[in-house]
Amino acid sequence: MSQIIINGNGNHYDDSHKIKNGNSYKNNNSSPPRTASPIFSYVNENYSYEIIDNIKNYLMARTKIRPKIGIICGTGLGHLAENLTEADSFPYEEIPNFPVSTVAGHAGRMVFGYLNGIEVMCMQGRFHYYEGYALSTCSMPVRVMKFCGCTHLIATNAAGGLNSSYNVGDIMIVKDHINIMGFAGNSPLQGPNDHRFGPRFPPMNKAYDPELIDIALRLSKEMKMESETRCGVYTCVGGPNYETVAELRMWKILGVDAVGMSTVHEVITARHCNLKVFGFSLITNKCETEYDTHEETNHDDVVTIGQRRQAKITNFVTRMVEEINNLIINCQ
Ligand SMILES: O=P(O)(O)O[C@H]1O[C@H](CO)[C@@H](O)[C@H]1O
Ligand code: HPA
Repeated sequence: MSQIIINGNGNHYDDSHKIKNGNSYKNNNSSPPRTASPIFSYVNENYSYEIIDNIKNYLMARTKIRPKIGIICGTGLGHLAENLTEADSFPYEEIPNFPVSTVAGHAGRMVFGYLNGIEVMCMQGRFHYYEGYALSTCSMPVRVMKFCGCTHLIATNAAGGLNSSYNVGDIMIVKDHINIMGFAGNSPLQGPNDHRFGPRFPPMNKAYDPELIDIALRLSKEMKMESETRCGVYTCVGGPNYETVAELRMWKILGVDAVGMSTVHEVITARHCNLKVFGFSLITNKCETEYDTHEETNHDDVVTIGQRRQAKITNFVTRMVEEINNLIINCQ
């Protein structure tokens, strides 16, 4: 039975028709124009098991890459995907039932390819709650990654450094998160649970895989990045406004080291479907916790710092992908 759902660009699609007629954008860097007005729906859309399976079928029919590792590129970090060889690139607009990216610094493509010879799939641009999408929609592509065969997720983001010892340009390996939006009852797993995705009540105490954290810390030494590598607690705020001084001070007391507007719901969704997760933040700005400053956080700076750190981030992720691939091979 065909199901009518509402795509992120506000159009109604019959999903069976779209899948039959969809085109792939193979090795093509030019995306069709993006709409700047996604449907504003905080209500969980019904991305059923069958719809995710259809998206997976659409992608798998158009690429020979069979990834075990999925990567989400944060703001300004999309260059990662440009390092993939033999790449098959799918603009989100072309993927049936997919939302569209509307944020500067997020290209809006799913890219499959080889990173240093290892098959990966890469979200070059993610979805945020402040764009008007439900948390479950923001993290829906993580389930697509699982269906495409991924066992591991690398989630990257740009974040403000709240820990006063952090510097702009540091990499913070995420050891844990505080789900501030969850405190208000908002979760990507809200609503009926389809046990084929995962359990109703997934544990979250090892959300960020301890073995992968150890590997990343070792790599940072080997790569002589120790002085600019941190390990801390991330939180996701709803955005799109940056935080007030009082809010930041409160989160500091709660143990937050870095603040962003993503990742937490993706990681919850990943753990729900049993993906192993590695996450890191690029510290793109210092959080302003004093009133007597003229500094203001702005998105252009966030994107610029991401671009400046391109080479370091790409090397780091490439090494992590190699290490994760070794773990996967050793488990077979
Ligand atoms: O988390 P990513 O997507 O890296 O982006 C971060 O940067 C943007 C704010 O400048 C927000 O979208 C925030 O979440
Ligand atoms: N706050 C929230 N999100 C962010 C920030 C910040 O300071 N920097 C980059 N993303």
